Amino acid sequence: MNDLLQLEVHDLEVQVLTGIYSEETHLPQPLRISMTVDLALPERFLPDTPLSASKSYIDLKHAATTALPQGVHFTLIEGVAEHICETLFVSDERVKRVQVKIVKLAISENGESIGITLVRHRR
Ligand SMILES: Nc1nc2c(c(=O)[nH]1)N=C([C@H](O)[C@@H](O)CO)CN2
Repeated sequence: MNDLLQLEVHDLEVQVLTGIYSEETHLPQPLRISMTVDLALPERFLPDTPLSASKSYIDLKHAATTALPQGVHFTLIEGVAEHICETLFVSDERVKRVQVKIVKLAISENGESIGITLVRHRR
């Protein structure tokens, strides 16, 4: 089995303009976004290995917050997940796979989590 480094950010709460129904098209609503990124590995991580040998997990946070376009309405949360994947693939050749989980917080009635997980591999 191949060795693997997974960068992870979980449970980011982000306001995004998304939704199918008319009442959802005007105001951003809260999404809970989690990401796992599979990254190509160097031979070894040593005590003095610099960050450039890996990738900052802060880049994942950026992809799901500041890199999302303001004022664009995403009909589906799948579109939000796709934008996040694309940001991460374009930013770094070493990103091989991105998994994005999005929970739409506003539609929960009794604490349940409703949403999607999108997995994309670099093509
Ligand atoms: N797979 C999806 N299903 C649904 C979505 C979505 O974005 N992806 N969105 C909705 C509505 O916007 C809903 O959340 C409003 O209550 C329904 N299904």
